[in-house]
Amino acid sequence: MAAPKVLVSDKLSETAVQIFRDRGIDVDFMPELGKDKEKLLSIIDQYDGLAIRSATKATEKLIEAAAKLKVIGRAGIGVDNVDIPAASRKGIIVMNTPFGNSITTAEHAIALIFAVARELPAADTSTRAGKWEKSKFMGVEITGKTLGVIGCGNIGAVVASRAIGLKMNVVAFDPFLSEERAVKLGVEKVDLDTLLARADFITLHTPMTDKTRGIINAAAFAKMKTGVRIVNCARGGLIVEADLVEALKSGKVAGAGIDVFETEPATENPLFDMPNVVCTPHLGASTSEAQENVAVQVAEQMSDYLLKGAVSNAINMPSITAEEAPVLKPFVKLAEMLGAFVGQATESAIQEVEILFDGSVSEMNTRALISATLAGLIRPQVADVNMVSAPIMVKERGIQVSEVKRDKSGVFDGYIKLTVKTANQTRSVAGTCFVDGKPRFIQIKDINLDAEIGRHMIYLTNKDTPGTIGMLGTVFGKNGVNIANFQLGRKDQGGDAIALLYVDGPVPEAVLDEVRSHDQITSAKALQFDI
Ligand SMILES: NC(=O)c1ccc[n+]([C@@H]2O[C@H](COP(=O)([O-])OP(=O)(O)OC[C@H]3O[C@@H](n4cnc5c(N)ncnc54)[C@H](O)[C@@H]3O)[C@@H](O)[C@H]2O)c1
Ligand SMILES: O=C(O)CC[C@@H](O)C(=O)O
Repeated sequence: MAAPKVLVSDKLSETAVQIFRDRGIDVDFMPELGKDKEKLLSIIDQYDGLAIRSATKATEKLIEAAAKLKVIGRAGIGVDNVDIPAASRKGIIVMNTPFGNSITTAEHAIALIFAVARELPAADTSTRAGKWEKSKFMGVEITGKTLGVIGCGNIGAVVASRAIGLKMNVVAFDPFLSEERAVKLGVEKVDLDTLLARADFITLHTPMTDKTRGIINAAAFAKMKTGVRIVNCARGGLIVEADLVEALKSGKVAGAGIDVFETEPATENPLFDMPNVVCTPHLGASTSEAQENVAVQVAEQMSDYLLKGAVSNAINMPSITAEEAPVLKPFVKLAEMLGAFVGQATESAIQEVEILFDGSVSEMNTRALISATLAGLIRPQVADVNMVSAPIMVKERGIQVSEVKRDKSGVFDGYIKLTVKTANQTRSVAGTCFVDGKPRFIQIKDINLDAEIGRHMIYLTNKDTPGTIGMLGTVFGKNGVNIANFQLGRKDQGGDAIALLYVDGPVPEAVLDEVRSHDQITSAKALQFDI
């Protein structure tokens, strides 16, 4: 198999390139390409992986053109430069490196707090100009002041701990921050209005979402103390820049430290003309330590995925560690087969899906197994679905998915049972993997059997009457269909029965019609599995 090929299209530490090479991955290092949309678009179809920082915009158009792409790795935290829904629909995993630059970014926020408290850049410029304006630059202490942290996740928490070390009081607004964690961090959890009213300094550390876009606007400024200082090292657009300019002009805001802008690169911006606004060009993550961390992490994560199927820090797919990947692999295959069985056997619209994990399988990574089951289930309708895109596609189709876990309940160490409801019927199939790692069907329609899974299979429902096996043997034999394995099962003697045949090649529809023409056959369907 050819080595996977990765494109690094932004300025990543070259350690990342070396890691890809050491792992046997073909890598093209083109750090300026992120800025050249057209060129990137013209070559992206050659790559299995794309490693980026923030300059590359992984838009829907780029993703559509990325015929082979399996993974986008963001060496950093914010993935707002990647169209995640488009990537997910195309089955591309998007990973980030959630911790590698947190300390560095938190330190930048603290640096900006000091810079605006003491007007350091302006004082520096004035001093170099020989002005010695001692009385002009009267600053404020931060000791004893209240810092309002909006978004108290990884970076917000580091900022809070540094600020507490600097003897500030910290209040935090974060809907997902538990009281317990707030106590542990030594911060007071408050609502947004309380934070705005009490803070002397405000620092932003939320992702950019529909809820956080413009969270600091004219209405928010109106609720703040006069003379508040504000720092943004998260994303431009969290603060409405025009409203900040007005708040600075009116004196409501005494200073602002801005690392991120509504439009980047920010080569011109009304904030540049305001006094006591300290600007940096999205430098939050720019230390050698952080860049080394995120580059190493992204290269290792992407390599692990491309070479071993291990998934870590993916935004759109459950994690699978390198250790669990080999154990999980046969069960992922099994889950896909169960989905594929029902997906091919079911012709009407699926309304509900229940996936039951029994015994040892219930202790595995069931989120990954659910994704695999759903991929198999809808593949007959959507050919290029995979574990990343399946949950979204199933949701888009309004199918309800539920998961049940239970202790070992039968003779098998563990198994998976898939039950699917349509408007007219409920269909179920269960399977397990033996020590040889091969998936097997162990139950269909609550009828027990033990069926090896082959590439081509025929699924029959019939009446349990004498002569059925002979008839099938005759029809398939005279049509040159060789049967590798034949499994039968029935509910009661003379009642409903099923047969699952593993055959050596595709079975023409005409042959199935001949089978269907016999009275004891209720249905006959050719199934295909990706073995
Ligand atoms: N300037 C830079 O170079 C730089 C570097 C790294 C990260 N960042 C930005 O910083 C952001 C935060 O990074 P992180 O690692 O701390 O992320 P994180 O996910 O650990 O923390 C984000 C926090 O924001 C909270 N949050 C989400 N929605 C909220 C809302 N509506 N109101 C208040 N809080 C909300 C979350 O609950 C979470 O705790 C990133 O999304 C990224 O955009 C910027
Ligand atoms: O890559 C960078 O320099 C910025 C990264 C930063 O914005 C992030 O979200 O991690």
